[in-house]
Amino acid sequence: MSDNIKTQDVEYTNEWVKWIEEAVDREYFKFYEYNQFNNIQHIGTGGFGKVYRANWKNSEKQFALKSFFSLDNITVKEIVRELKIQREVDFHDNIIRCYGITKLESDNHNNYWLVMEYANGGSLRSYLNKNFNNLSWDDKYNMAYQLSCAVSCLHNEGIVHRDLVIYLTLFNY
Ligand SMILES: Nc1ncnc2c1ncn2[C@@H]1O[C@H](COP(=O)(O)OP(=O)(O)OP(=O)(O)O)[C@@H](O)[C@H]1O
Repeated sequence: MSDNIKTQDVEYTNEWVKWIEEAVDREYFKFYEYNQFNNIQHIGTGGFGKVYRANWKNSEKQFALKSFFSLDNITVKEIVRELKIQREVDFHDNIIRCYGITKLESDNHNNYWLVMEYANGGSLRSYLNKNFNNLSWDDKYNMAYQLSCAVSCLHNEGIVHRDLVIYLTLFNY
């Protein structure tokens, strides 16, 4: 029984890995050579992995690199889910852009990382912690409006965010 489940898991993982490799081959996403990134620094950790800031080649341009703890079935599915969502909402100014994908190769496995726009202002929470008392109602209105536009864009594409606590924070500090 347990062998059976393991075999299925491997098959599913291969299916999603294949999806990523085909998308890269067909140039649906830009592929970034991992070894061309430099100055890689850890900036945060989420439920699925760590996030790093890095420079690309010799440019000043900074990217956020989103790594994943392991390349198991659930994680690869999460990568594909995120790539698909990003592709749907790529046009919106208030949503972080996904530029492509990179691959970290190691002895016994490959791991795909997302290459994303780097938000250099920190999180909205830390921004509010520092600046809330100096914000006018116009500032708050503008932020709430931009958040609403982003959420509305997601909803128009049939996507639910599921983690919008910060919304309430904006008005209840
Ligand atoms: N594009 C980015 N630019 C700058 N910092 C980022 C970027 N993406 C993520 N971070 C930082 O890394 C942290 C972890 O981000 P990540 O997207 O992995 O997880 P999360 O959205 O916080 O949680 P979850 O994994 O549950 O979705 C964030 O809280 C943020 O501080």
